[in-house]
Amino acid sequence: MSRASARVPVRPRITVLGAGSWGTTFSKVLADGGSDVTIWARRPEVAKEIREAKRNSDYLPGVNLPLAVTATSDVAAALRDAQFVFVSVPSQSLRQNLEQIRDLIPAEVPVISLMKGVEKGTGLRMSEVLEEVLQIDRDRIAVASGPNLALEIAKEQPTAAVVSSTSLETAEAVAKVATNRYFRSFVNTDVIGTEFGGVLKNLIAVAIGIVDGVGYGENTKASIITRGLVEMTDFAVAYGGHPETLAGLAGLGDLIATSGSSLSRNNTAGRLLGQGYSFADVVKSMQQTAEGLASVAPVLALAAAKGVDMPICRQVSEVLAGTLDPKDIAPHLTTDDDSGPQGERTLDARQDDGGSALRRSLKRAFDQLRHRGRSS
Ligand SMILES: NC(=O)c1ccc[n+]([C@@H]2O[C@H](COP(=O)([O-])OP(=O)(O)OC[C@H]3O[C@@H](n4cnc5c(N)ncnc54)[C@H](O)[C@@H]3O)[C@@H](O)[C@H]2O)c1
Ligand SMILES: O=P(O)(O)OC[C@H](O)CO
Repeated sequence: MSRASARVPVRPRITVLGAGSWGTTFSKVLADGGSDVTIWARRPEVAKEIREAKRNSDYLPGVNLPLAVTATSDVAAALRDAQFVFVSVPSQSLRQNLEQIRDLIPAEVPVISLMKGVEKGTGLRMSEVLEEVLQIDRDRIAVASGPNLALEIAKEQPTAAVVSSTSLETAEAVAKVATNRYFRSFVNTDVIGTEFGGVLKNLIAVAIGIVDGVGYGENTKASIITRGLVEMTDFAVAYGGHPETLAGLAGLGDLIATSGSSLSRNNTAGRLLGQGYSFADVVKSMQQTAEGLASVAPVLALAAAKGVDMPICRQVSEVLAGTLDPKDIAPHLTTDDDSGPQGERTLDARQDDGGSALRRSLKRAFDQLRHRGRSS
Protein backbone atom coordinates (compact mmCIF):
# COMPACT_ATOMS: atom_id res chain seq x y z
CA MET A 1 0.00 0.00 0.00
CA SER A 2 1.39 3.44 -0.90
CA ARG A 3 1.90 6.04 1.85
CA ALA A 4 -0.81 8.22 0.26
CA SER A 5 -3.45 5.49 0.32
CA ALA A 6 -2.49 4.53 3.87
CA ARG A 7 -3.46 8.04 4.97
CA VAL A 8 -7.00 7.87 3.51
CA PRO A 9 -9.34 7.72 6.51
CA VAL A 10 -11.66 4.73 6.59
CA ARG A 11 -15.28 5.87 6.54
CA PRO A 12 -17.57 3.71 8.69
CA ARG A 13 -20.58 2.25 6.83
CA ILE A 14 -23.75 2.85 8.80
CA THR A 15 -27.36 1.82 8.26
CA VAL A 16 -30.26 3.76 9.75
CA LEU A 17 -33.63 2.00 9.82
CA GLY A 18 -36.42 4.58 9.57
CA ALA A 19 -36.64 7.66 7.36
CA GLY A 20 -38.82 9.78 9.63
CA SER A 21 -37.70 13.04 11.15
CA TRP A 22 -35.25 11.53 13.62
CA GLY A 23 -33.86 8.72 11.44
CA THR A 24 -33.13 11.23 8.67
CA THR A 25 -31.67 13.84 11.02
CA PHE A 26 -29.46 11.30 12.75
CA SER A 27 -28.22 10.11 9.36
CA LYS A 28 -27.09 13.67 8.69
CA VAL A 29 -25.35 13.77 12.09
CA LEU A 30 -23.50 10.54 11.27
CA ALA A 31 -22.57 11.61 7.73
CA ASP A 32 -21.36 15.00 8.97
CA GLY A 33 -19.24 13.03 11.46
CA GLY A 34 -17.47 11.21 8.62
CA SER A 35 -19.57 8.09 7.92
CA ASP A 36 -21.30 6.77 4.80
CA VAL A 37 -24.95 6.29 5.68
CA THR A 38 -27.71 4.26 4.05
CA ILE A 39 -31.25 4.91 5.27
CA TRP A 40 -33.94 2.28 4.96
CA ALA A 41 -37.25 4.00 4.12
CA ARG A 42 -40.58 2.15 4.10
CA ARG A 43 -41.88 4.20 1.19
CA PRO A 44 -39.93 3.92 -2.08
CA GLU A 45 -40.74 7.54 -2.98
CA VAL A 46 -39.10 8.78 0.24
CA ALA A 47 -36.02 6.66 -0.50
CA LYS A 48 -35.91 8.04 -4.05
CA GLU A 49 -36.11 11.66 -2.89
CA ILE A 50 -33.30 11.14 -0.35
CA ARG A 51 -31.16 9.28 -2.88
CA GLU A 52 -31.64 11.62 -5.82
CA ALA A 53 -32.45 15.05 -4.34
CA LYS A 54 -30.74 14.68 -0.92
CA ARG A 55 -33.97 15.89 0.67
CA ASN A 56 -36.72 14.39 2.82
CA SER A 57 -39.30 17.10 2.34
CA ASP A 58 -42.13 15.36 4.25
CA TYR A 59 -40.14 15.41 7.48
CA LEU A 60 -37.35 17.98 7.11
CA PRO A 61 -38.52 20.68 4.73
CA GLY A 62 -35.72 22.92 3.52
CA VAL A 63 -32.92 20.73 4.86
CA ASN A 64 -30.19 19.54 2.49
CA LEU A 65 -28.73 16.16 3.35
CA PRO A 66 -25.01 15.44 2.90
CA LEU A 67 -23.84 13.58 -0.22
CA ALA A 68 -22.74 10.73 2.06
CA VAL A 69 -26.39 9.94 2.86
CA THR A 70 -28.28 7.62 0.53
CA ALA A 71 -31.47 5.57 0.91
CA THR A 72 -33.27 2.48 -0.29
CA SER A 73 -36.59 0.78 0.42
CA ASP A 74 -34.87 -2.62 0.09
CA VAL A 75 -34.01 -3.44 3.69
CA ALA A 76 -31.67 -6.33 2.79
CA ALA A 77 -29.64 -4.02 0.57
CA ALA A 78 -29.64 -1.34 3.27
CA LEU A 79 -28.22 -3.71 5.86
CA ARG A 80 -25.59 -5.38 3.68
CA ASP A 81 -22.06 -4.64 4.99
CA ALA A 82 -23.32 -2.32 7.76
CA GLN A 83 -20.82 -1.72 10.55
CA PHE A 84 -23.38 -0.03 12.83
CA VAL A 85 -27.19 -0.30 12.69
CA PHE A 86 -29.26 2.56 14.15
CA VAL A 87 -33.01 2.04 14.58
CA SER A 88 -35.54 4.88 14.51
CA VAL A 89 -39.08 3.64 13.94
CA PRO A 90 -42.11 4.21 16.18
CA SER A 91 -41.73 2.15 19.38
CA GLN A 92 -44.99 0.30 18.88
CA SER A 93 -43.86 -0.95 15.46
CA LEU A 94 -40.31 -1.94 16.47
CA ARG A 95 -41.04 -5.64 17.13
CA GLN A 96 -42.88 -6.11 13.84
CA ASN A 97 -40.09 -4.34 11.92
CA LEU A 98 -37.36 -6.39 13.62
CA GLU A 99 -39.13 -9.69 12.98
CA GLN A 100 -38.83 -9.04 9.24
CA ILE A 101 -35.11 -8.27 9.36
CA ARG A 102 -33.88 -10.45 12.21
CA ASP A 103 -31.62 -12.50 9.94
CA LEU A 104 -30.31 -9.56 7.94
CA ILE A 105 -28.38 -7.75 10.69
CA PRO A 106 -24.66 -8.47 10.19
CA ALA A 107 -23.06 -10.48 13.00
CA GLU A 108 -21.17 -8.61 15.72
CA VAL A 109 -22.18 -5.06 14.71
CA PRO A 110 -23.58 -2.70 17.35
CA VAL A 111 -27.33 -2.05 17.16
CA ILE A 112 -28.43 1.30 18.54
CA SER A 113 -31.92 2.43 19.56
CA LEU A 114 -32.78 6.05 18.82
CA MET A 115 -36.33 5.53 20.12
CA LYS A 116 -38.07 6.86 23.23
CA GLY A 117 -40.95 4.59 24.10
CA VAL A 118 -41.94 1.40 25.91
CA GLU A 119 -43.80 -1.41 24.24
CA LYS A 120 -47.49 -1.68 25.04
CA GLY A 121 -48.45 -5.08 26.37
CA THR A 122 -44.94 -6.13 27.45
CA GLY A 123 -43.75 -2.87 29.06
CA LEU A 124 -40.30 -3.55 27.56
CA ARG A 125 -37.81 -0.79 26.84
CA MET A 126 -36.61 -0.56 23.24
CA SER A 127 -33.20 -2.05 24.02
CA GLU A 128 -35.00 -5.00 25.64
CA VAL A 129 -37.11 -5.51 22.51
CA LEU A 130 -33.91 -5.40 20.41
CA GLU A 131 -32.27 -7.99 22.66
CA GLU A 132 -35.32 -10.25 22.74
CA VAL A 133 -36.15 -10.24 19.04
CA LEU A 134 -32.63 -10.15 17.60
CA GLN A 135 -31.26 -12.56 20.23
CA ILE A 136 -28.00 -10.64 20.48
CA ASP A 137 -25.65 -9.99 23.36
CA ARG A 138 -26.76 -6.94 25.35
CA ASP A 139 -23.20 -5.56 25.15
CA ARG A 140 -23.78 -5.05 21.40
CA ILE A 141 -26.79 -2.84 22.09
CA ALA A 142 -26.70 0.90 22.78
CA VAL A 143 -29.26 3.66 23.11
CA ALA A 144 -28.83 7.33 22.22
CA SER A 145 -30.90 9.97 23.97
CA GLY A 146 -30.90 13.58 25.14
CA PRO A 147 -32.40 16.98 24.29
CA ASN A 148 -32.58 16.22 20.59
CA LEU A 149 -35.35 18.02 18.72
CA ALA A 150 -34.74 16.82 15.17
CA LEU A 151 -35.33 20.01 13.23
CA GLU A 152 -32.91 22.06 15.38
CA ILE A 153 -30.17 19.46 14.85
CA ALA A 154 -30.92 19.22 11.13
CA LYS A 155 -30.22 22.98 11.07
CA GLU A 156 -26.89 22.24 12.78
CA GLN A 157 -27.66 23.96 16.07
CA PRO A 158 -25.13 22.84 18.72
CA THR A 159 -26.50 19.90 20.70
CA ALA A 160 -25.38 17.22 23.14
CA ALA A 161 -26.61 13.65 23.54
CA VAL A 162 -25.67 10.62 25.58
CA VAL A 163 -24.94 7.13 24.27
CA SER A 164 -25.49 4.36 26.76
CA SER A 165 -24.59 0.68 26.70
CA THR A 166 -23.83 -1.98 29.30
CA SER A 167 -20.50 -2.13 27.46
CA LEU A 168 -18.53 1.10 27.78
CA GLU A 169 -16.54 -0.01 24.73
CA THR A 170 -19.72 -0.15 22.62
CA ALA A 171 -20.95 3.19 23.98
CA GLU A 172 -17.63 4.83 23.12
CA ALA A 173 -17.52 3.35 19.60
CA VAL A 174 -21.05 4.59 18.93
CA ALA A 175 -20.41 8.01 20.48
CA LYS A 176 -17.36 8.40 18.25
CA VAL A 177 -19.37 8.02 15.04
CA ALA A 178 -22.23 10.11 16.50
CA THR A 179 -20.11 13.20 17.03
CA ASN A 180 -19.46 16.06 14.66
CA ARG A 181 -18.87 19.81 14.74
CA TYR A 182 -22.41 20.59 15.96
CA PHE A 183 -23.35 17.34 17.76
CA ARG A 184 -21.49 15.97 20.77
CA SER A 185 -22.15 12.51 22.26
CA PHE A 186 -21.30 11.73 25.87
CA VAL A 187 -21.33 8.14 27.21
CA ASN A 188 -22.66 6.26 30.22
CA THR A 189 -23.43 2.64 31.15
CA ASP A 190 -26.85 3.29 32.73
CA VAL A 191 -29.09 2.01 29.95
CA ILE A 192 -32.15 1.79 32.20
CA GLY A 193 -31.93 5.40 33.41
CA THR A 194 -31.08 6.69 29.93
CA GLU A 195 -33.98 4.93 28.24
CA PHE A 196 -36.56 5.67 30.91
CA GLY A 197 -35.50 9.34 30.94
CA GLY A 198 -36.41 9.57 27.25
CA VAL A 199 -39.72 7.78 27.75
CA LEU A 200 -40.87 9.66 30.83
CA LYS A 201 -40.00 13.18 29.71
CA ASN A 202 -42.51 12.62 26.89
CA LEU A 203 -45.32 12.15 29.41
CA ILE A 204 -44.33 15.26 31.36
CA ALA A 205 -44.11 17.19 28.07
CA VAL A 206 -47.69 16.13 27.29
CA ALA A 207 -48.72 17.49 30.73
CA ILE A 208 -46.92 20.78 30.02
CA GLY A 209 -48.65 20.99 26.65
CA ILE A 210 -52.01 20.45 28.33
CA VAL A 211 -51.58 23.29 30.83
CA ASP A 212 -50.21 25.50 28.06
CA GLY A 213 -53.32 24.77 26.01
CA VAL A 214 -55.52 25.60 28.99
CA GLY A 215 -53.72 28.94 29.26
CA TYR A 216 -51.82 28.52 32.52
CA GLY A 217 -48.46 30.32 32.83
CA GLU A 218 -44.88 29.77 33.85
CA ASN A 219 -45.45 28.93 37.54
CA THR A 220 -47.69 26.02 36.61
CA LYS A 221 -45.26 24.76 33.98
CA ALA A 222 -42.22 25.08 36.26
CA SER A 223 -44.12 23.22 39.00
CA ILE A 224 -44.92 20.38 36.62
CA ILE A 225 -41.38 20.20 35.20
CA THR A 226 -39.86 20.07 38.69
CA ARG A 227 -42.32 17.60 40.17
CA GLY A 228 -42.24 15.68 36.88
CA LEU A 229 -38.50 15.20 37.27
CA VAL A 230 -39.09 13.73 40.73
CA GLU A 231 -41.62 11.28 39.25
CA MET A 232 -39.18 10.37 36.48
CA THR A 233 -36.38 9.81 38.99
CA ASP A 234 -38.49 7.75 41.40
CA PHE A 235 -39.65 5.55 38.54
CA ALA A 236 -36.24 5.04 36.91
CA VAL A 237 -34.50 4.36 40.24
CA ALA A 238 -37.18 1.80 41.17
CA TYR A 239 -36.17 -0.06 38.01
CA GLY A 240 -32.44 0.16 38.70
CA GLY A 241 -31.51 3.45 36.97
CA HIS A 242 -29.09 5.96 38.55
CA PRO A 243 -30.60 9.25 39.83
CA GLU A 244 -27.65 11.12 38.26
CA THR A 245 -28.72 9.95 34.81
CA LEU A 246 -32.11 11.56 35.33
CA ALA A 247 -30.36 14.80 36.29
CA GLY A 248 -28.37 14.58 33.04
CA LEU A 249 -28.95 14.99 29.31
CA ALA A 250 -31.33 12.04 29.00
CA GLY A 251 -33.48 13.27 31.91
CA LEU A 252 -33.56 16.93 32.87
CA GLY A 253 -31.91 18.01 29.60
CA ASP A 254 -34.51 16.33 27.44
CA LEU A 255 -37.32 17.40 29.76
CA ILE A 256 -36.37 21.06 29.37
CA ALA A 257 -36.08 20.83 25.56
CA THR A 258 -39.27 18.87 25.04
CA SER A 259 -41.39 20.83 27.52
CA GLY A 260 -40.31 24.18 26.13
CA SER A 261 -40.59 23.63 22.39
CA SER A 262 -43.45 23.82 19.96
CA LEU A 263 -41.34 21.51 17.75
CA SER A 264 -42.10 18.70 20.21
CA ARG A 265 -44.88 16.40 19.02
CA ASN A 266 -45.65 15.35 22.62
CA ASN A 267 -45.91 18.96 23.74
CA THR A 268 -48.07 19.77 20.70
CA ALA A 269 -50.40 16.80 21.35
CA GLY A 270 -50.80 17.99 24.96
CA ARG A 271 -51.54 21.55 23.88
CA LEU A 272 -54.33 20.36 21.58
CA LEU A 273 -55.80 18.32 24.43
CA GLY A 274 -55.61 21.38 26.70
CA GLN A 275 -57.44 23.40 24.07
CA GLY A 276 -60.30 20.92 24.26
CA TYR A 277 -59.66 18.54 21.36
CA SER A 278 -60.43 14.88 22.07
CA PHE A 279 -57.72 12.22 22.16
CA ALA A 280 -59.11 10.73 18.91
CA ASP A 281 -58.95 14.14 17.17
CA VAL A 282 -55.39 14.72 18.38
CA VAL A 283 -54.20 11.32 17.14
CA LYS A 284 -55.85 12.00 13.76
CA SER A 285 -54.14 15.39 13.44
CA MET A 286 -50.61 14.17 14.26
CA GLN A 287 -48.51 13.56 11.14
CA GLN A 288 -45.58 12.23 13.15
CA THR A 289 -45.00 9.98 16.14
CA ALA A 290 -45.89 11.35 19.60
CA GLU A 291 -44.54 8.47 21.69
CA GLY A 292 -45.92 9.75 24.99
CA LEU A 293 -49.49 9.00 23.98
CA ALA A 294 -48.78 5.28 23.60
CA SER A 295 -46.42 5.06 26.59
CA VAL A 296 -48.78 6.35 29.30
CA ALA A 297 -50.55 3.04 29.92
CA PRO A 298 -47.45 0.79 30.03
CA VAL A 299 -45.58 3.34 32.19
CA LEU A 300 -48.41 3.49 34.73
CA ALA A 301 -48.58 -0.32 34.80
CA LEU A 302 -44.82 -0.50 35.42
CA ALA A 303 -45.09 2.20 38.12
CA ALA A 304 -47.88 0.30 39.88
CA ALA A 305 -45.82 -2.89 39.80
CA LYS A 306 -43.07 -1.14 41.82
CA GLY A 307 -45.40 0.93 44.01
CA VAL A 308 -44.19 4.24 42.51
CA ASP A 309 -46.75 7.02 42.61
CA MET A 310 -46.86 9.22 39.50
CA PRO A 311 -49.64 11.76 40.00
CA ILE A 312 -48.75 13.84 36.91
CA CYS A 313 -48.56 10.85 34.56
CA ARG A 314 -51.79 9.50 36.06
CA GLN A 315 -53.55 12.78 35.34
CA VAL A 316 -52.24 12.79 31.78
CA SER A 317 -53.83 9.37 31.29
CA GLU A 318 -57.11 10.69 32.75
CA VAL A 319 -57.09 13.66 30.36
CA LEU A 320 -56.40 11.25 27.46
CA ALA A 321 -59.31 9.08 28.60
CA GLY A 322 -61.56 12.14 28.85
CA THR A 323 -62.21 11.58 32.57
CA LEU A 324 -60.29 14.66 33.80
CA ASP A 325 -60.93 18.21 32.63
CA PRO A 326 -57.56 19.57 31.38
CA LYS A 327 -57.94 22.67 33.57
CA ASP A 328 -57.94 20.42 36.68
CA ILE A 329 -54.58 18.76 35.91
CA ALA A 330 -52.28 21.08 37.85
CA PRO A 331 -53.79 21.14 41.35
CA HIS A 332 -52.94 17.45 41.84
CA LEU A 333 -49.18 17.69 41.94
CA THR A 334 -48.85 15.56 45.05
CA THR A 335 -50.16 12.22 46.12
CA ASP A 336 -53.75 12.91 47.17
CA ASP A 337 -53.87 11.03 50.46
CA ASP A 338 -54.71 12.11 53.98
CA SER A 339 -51.25 11.70 55.49
CA GLY A 340 -50.42 15.42 55.40
CA PRO A 341 -47.98 17.42 53.26
CA GLN A 342 -45.60 15.39 51.14
CA GLY A 343 -41.81 15.83 51.26
CA GLU A 344 -40.21 17.40 48.20
CA ARG A 345 -37.23 15.10 47.65
CA THR A 346 -37.05 11.97 45.52
CA LEU A 347 -37.75 8.64 47.22
CA ASP A 348 -34.11 7.72 46.68
CA ALA A 349 -32.82 10.83 48.44
CA ARG A 350 -35.29 10.39 51.31
CA GLN A 351 -34.37 6.76 51.89
CA ASP A 352 -30.69 7.34 51.39
CA ASP A 353 -29.58 10.00 53.78
CA GLY A 354 -27.08 7.58 55.32
CA GLY A 355 -24.31 7.75 52.73
CA SER A 356 -25.53 5.59 49.89
CA ALA A 357 -24.65 8.34 47.41
CA LEU A 358 -21.04 7.48 48.26
CA ARG A 359 -21.82 3.77 47.87
CA ARG A 360 -23.37 4.45 44.46
CA SER A 361 -20.36 6.48 43.30
CA LEU A 362 -18.01 3.69 44.37
CA LYS A 363 -20.13 1.08 42.60
CA ARG A 364 -20.19 3.14 39.42
CA ALA A 365 -16.42 3.63 39.50
CA PHE A 366 -16.05 -0.12 40.01
CA ASP A 367 -18.46 -0.91 37.12
CA GLN A 368 -16.52 1.39 34.81
CA LEU A 369 -13.23 -0.22 35.74
CA ARG A 370 -14.74 -3.65 35.18
CA HIS A 371 -16.04 -2.66 31.71
CA ARG A 372 -12.75 -1.05 30.78
CA GLY A 373 -10.94 -4.15 31.95
CA ARG A 374 -13.06 -6.31 29.68
CA SER A 375 -12.63 -4.08 26.70
CA SER A 376 -8.86 -3.78 26.93
N1 LIG B 1 -38.16 13.58 15.92
C1 LIG B 1 -37.39 13.85 16.96
O1 LIG B 1 -37.08 15.02 17.24
C2 LIG B 1 -36.85 12.73 17.82
C3 LIG B 1 -35.71 12.97 18.58
C4 LIG B 1 -35.21 11.97 19.40
C5 LIG B 1 -35.84 10.73 19.42
N2 LIG B 1 -36.93 10.51 18.65
C6 LIG B 1 -37.53 9.16 18.69
O2 LIG B 1 -37.27 8.51 17.45
C7 LIG B 1 -38.31 7.56 17.16
C8 LIG B 1 -38.81 7.81 15.75
O3 LIG B 1 -39.36 9.13 15.73
P1 LIG B 1 -39.46 10.02 14.45
O4 LIG B 1 -39.53 11.40 14.93
O5 LIG B 1 -38.44 9.70 13.43
O6 LIG B 1 -40.91 9.54 13.94
P2 LIG B 1 -41.58 9.85 12.56
O7 LIG B 1 -43.03 9.67 12.77
O8 LIG B 1 -41.08 11.12 12.04
O9 LIG B 1 -41.01 8.68 11.61
C9 LIG B 1 -41.21 7.31 11.85
C10 LIG B 1 -40.60 6.54 10.72
O10 LIG B 1 -40.78 5.14 10.96
C11 LIG B 1 -41.29 4.52 9.78
N3 LIG B 1 -42.03 3.32 10.13
C12 LIG B 1 -41.56 2.07 9.99
N4 LIG B 1 -42.46 1.17 10.36
C13 LIG B 1 -43.56 1.85 10.73
C14 LIG B 1 -44.82 1.44 11.18
N5 LIG B 1 -45.16 0.17 11.29
N6 LIG B 1 -45.72 2.40 11.48
C15 LIG B 1 -45.41 3.70 11.32
N7 LIG B 1 -44.21 4.14 10.90
C16 LIG B 1 -43.29 3.21 10.59
C17 LIG B 1 -42.12 5.62 9.12
O11 LIG B 1 -42.32 5.33 7.76
C18 LIG B 1 -41.24 6.83 9.37
O12 LIG B 1 -40.24 6.88 8.39
C19 LIG B 1 -39.38 7.79 18.24
O13 LIG B 1 -39.25 6.80 19.23
C20 LIG B 1 -39.04 9.17 18.83
O14 LIG B 1 -39.41 9.29 20.19
C21 LIG B 1 -37.45 11.46 17.83
O1 LIG C 1 -41.04 15.69 19.24
P1 LIG C 1 -40.96 14.85 20.49
O2 LIG C 1 -41.94 15.28 21.53
O3 LIG C 1 -41.06 13.38 20.16
O4 LIG C 1 -39.54 15.08 21.13
C1 LIG C 1 -38.42 14.88 20.33
C2 LIG C 1 -37.20 14.50 21.14
O5 LIG C 1 -37.43 13.38 21.93
C3 LIG C 1 -36.67 15.65 21.96
O6 LIG C 1 -35.48 15.25 22.58
